[in-house]
Amino acid sequence: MVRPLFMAALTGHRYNGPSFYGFRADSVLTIGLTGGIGSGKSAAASCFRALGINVVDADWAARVVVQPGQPALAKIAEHFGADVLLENGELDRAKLRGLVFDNANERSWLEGLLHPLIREEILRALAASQSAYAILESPLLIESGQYKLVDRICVVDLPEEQQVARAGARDRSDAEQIRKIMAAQLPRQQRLEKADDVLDNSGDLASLEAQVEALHQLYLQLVEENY
Ligand SMILES: CC(C)(COP(=O)(O)OP(=O)(O)OC[C@H]1O[C@@H](n2cnc3c(N)ncnc32)[C@H](O)[C@@H]1O)[C@@H](O)C(=O)NCCC(=O)NCCS
Ligand SMILES: Nc1ncnc2c1ncn2[C@@H]1O[C@H](COP(=O)(O)OP(=O)(O)OP(=O)(O)O)[C@@H](O)[C@H]1O
Repeated sequence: MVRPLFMAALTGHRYNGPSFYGFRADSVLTIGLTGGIGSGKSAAASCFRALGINVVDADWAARVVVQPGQPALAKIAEHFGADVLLENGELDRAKLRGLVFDNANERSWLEGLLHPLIREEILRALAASQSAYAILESPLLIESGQYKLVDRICVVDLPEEQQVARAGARDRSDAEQIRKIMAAQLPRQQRLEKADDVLDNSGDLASLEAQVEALHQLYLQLVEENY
């Protein structure tokens, strides 16, 4: 269950520090980990997990809310037609991906349906976190308003060309579709302007891991100091 704000007050956590963005999911320090498609959020999240930190993944929440039997899946099939379902009743994600990143109105409709449900799923998962601090990993942390659930924003950053290359190699998607998805996300510079912390992922995975370890020490210190 989500602990209300007054519980955080009772436990002595600060509300109005310089990096406080609004309503918090819980009294536990929560870091929003964001970056565009293929930036390396999952790679950074794995490093935090290896350090014993609970990570809640917004992409995972987005999958939970469209499982067969969920009302949102029925609404999607009603709106886009039964063609967006696979034979086994699951969402045909590749088909929907093609539809929504080609049409901004359809994307808005889908986001209007799913984002409130995703937020609820995220809140539930964050409330269950047991680690010293928690991470919310989300590609749309800033765009969707999920930044209001966190105390601090950590951006995984790299040049856009590298982002296209890495996302393309991972998904075997064509560069054109990746660029369309990037166009639906915040531009690099605007995302960086919102960052409290930046992980530069233009280097190798060892470099990313070292930067995560340094941030982990900072976050533990913030917890120690009641942030
Ligand atoms: C369109 C869908 C079905 C495509 O599914 P698919 O399995 O191909 O991709 P997946 O969900 O793994 O997302 C891959 C990446 O695409 C990007 N992305 C996904 N949704 C969006 C969006 N609405 N706007 C911009 N980028 C997005 C993110 O970088 C994400 O990491 C799916 O992305 C979806 O349901 N999107 C709407 C929900 C949403 O906004 N999710 C983002 C997390 S809040
Ligand atoms: N520093 C790195 N060096 C080389 N490859 C990397 C590095 N960081 C991540 N990658 C690879 O790049 C791809 C994209 O990384 P990752 O999946 O972590 O990105 P993401 O931000 O989670 O993407 P998405 O938003 O699409 O879920 C993966 O194949 C990953 O293994």
